[in-house]
Amino acid sequence: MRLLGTMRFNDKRHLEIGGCDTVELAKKYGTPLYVIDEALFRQNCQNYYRSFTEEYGTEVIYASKTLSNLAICTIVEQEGLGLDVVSGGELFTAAKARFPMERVYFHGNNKSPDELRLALDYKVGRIVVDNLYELELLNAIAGEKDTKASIILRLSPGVEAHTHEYIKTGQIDSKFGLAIENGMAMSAVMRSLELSNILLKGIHCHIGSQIFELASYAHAAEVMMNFVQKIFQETGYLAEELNLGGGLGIYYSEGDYPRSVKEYADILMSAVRAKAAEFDIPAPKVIVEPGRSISGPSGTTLYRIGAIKDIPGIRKYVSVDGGMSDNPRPALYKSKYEACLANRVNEEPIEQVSIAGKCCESGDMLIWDIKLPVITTGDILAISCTGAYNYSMSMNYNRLPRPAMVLVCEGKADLIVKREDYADIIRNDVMPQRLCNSRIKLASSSR
Ligand SMILES: Cc1ncc(COP(=O)(O)O)c(C=O)c1O
Ligand SMILES: N[C@@H](CCCC[NH3+])C(=O)O
Repeated sequence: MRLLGTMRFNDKRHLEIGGCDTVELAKKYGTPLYVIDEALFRQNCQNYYRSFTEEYGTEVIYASKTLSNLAICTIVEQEGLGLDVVSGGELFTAAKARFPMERVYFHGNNKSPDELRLALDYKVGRIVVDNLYELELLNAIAGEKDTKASIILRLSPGVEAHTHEYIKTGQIDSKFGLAIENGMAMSAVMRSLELSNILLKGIHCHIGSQIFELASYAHAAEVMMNFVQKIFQETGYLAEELNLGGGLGIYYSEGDYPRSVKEYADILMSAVRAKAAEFDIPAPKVIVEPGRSISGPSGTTLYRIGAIKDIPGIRKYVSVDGGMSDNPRPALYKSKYEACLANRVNEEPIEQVSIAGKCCESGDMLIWDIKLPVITTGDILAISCTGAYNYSMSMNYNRLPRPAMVLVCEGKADLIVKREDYADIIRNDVMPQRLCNSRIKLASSSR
C-alpha cells in the first residue's frame, strides 16, 4: 500500500493529517468524518498554476463537482484558479463564496432556463453550451435580458480514453457535447455565429476522468486544433479559446500510475502549439479543468469500526459507520481504496478483512480484501484519497445523515461542513393536514 508509506504518525502512533491527530478529530467531530488537508489542496492548486499558468499562460479552472463548499471555493480563488460549475447549486455556492464570476465556467448537458437566467444575472465568464437546444434557449433568454452570452461550445472529439465506461465522455455516442465527426459541431458553430445574443469565444472538449494515458489528451488536443483550423477555413472565424477539460488520474491503489501535472501540461501544450505552427494560426488561449487531481488526494475519511463478523474459511466482514452513502464510488465503479487504522498506524497488517458499509445493500462494500492489523470494535479506520467525488456524491440513502468535514492545517482544525442530524433528514418532509386528521380519527375509532 503505497499511501501508507507517506503517512505521518505521532508518538501515540495515531495518524496525523495537517498536524492534527486524527483520533482526536474523530472524538471531537464524530465519524464518519471527511478530513481535508489544506496544505495539500493548496499545493495541488499551485502545481497546476506553476505548470500551466506560469509556464504557458494557460487558465486553470478547478472542477467544483469534485468537492465544493464555501471554504473550498475561497481557497481556489486565493490560489488564482477559476471555477467550473455544473449546476445552479454549484454556481450559487461560488457566488456565496464571493468567487469572481468572470472566472466561472458554467457546464452541464441540461441547464434549465432558471439556471441560465441565474448565470446571466451573475455575469459568469463563460457558459459552456452543450447542445443545439441549449444554444437557442440561451440566445432567447439573453435576448429577453438584452445582453449577449459569452459561450464556448462543448464538442465531442471522438477520442476514446482508457478509463471506466461510466466516466468516458469524449466518444461520439455520449450524452455530452456535439460531435465533430457527424457535422453537429460545425452546425453549432455556424448557428452560434448567426445568433444575435450569442458571443462565441471558442470550443471545449473533455474526454473523461481518472486517465493515466497522456497520449489520449494529446490526441484530443490535435483533433480540436484541426477543428479550429477547419472552422477558420470554412467561416473565417478563429477560435480565441480552447478548453481541453480535466481528467488527470490519481493514485487510489496498486495499479494506478498517475502522471505528473508538468508532463500533462507539456504534452497538451506542445500538441496545441505544434498544430498552431503547422496551420500558421495564433494558438488559442488554452484552459484546463482539473478536479480529482486537486481535491482527491487531499481528502481522507475517518470511520469507526462497529460490527465484526468472521465467516470461518470464507471472509471477515468489518463494518464501519458510513459506506456508499458517503462514498458511492466502490459501488458505482468498483473503485479501489487503501486504508489504515488511524489509532494504530504503524502496526503490521496481518489479517485480511473486507470493509462493509452500513447501508442496506449487499453491494455497499468500501474495500474488498485488505490486509490490516487485527481490528477491534471502536478502532478508527482512515480511507485515503476521498477528497474528490465523495462528499459531492454523498446521499441520504437509508436516511443516513451526511458526515461533517474539517479543514486541517498546521495543527488546527476548522469545521467547514456541519454534520447533518435527524432534523435535517426530515427538513423537507411535509405532512398533509388530511393525514393528521385521519390519524386523529383512527385514534378515536380504535378507542
Ligand atoms: C467537463 C468536465 N470538466 C472537468 C472535469 C473534471 O475532471 P477530473 O475530476 O477528472 O479532473 C469533468 C469531470 O469529469 C468534466 O466533466
Ligand atoms: N464521479 C466520477 C467522475 C465523474 C466525472 C464527471 N464528469 C468518479 O468518481 O470517478
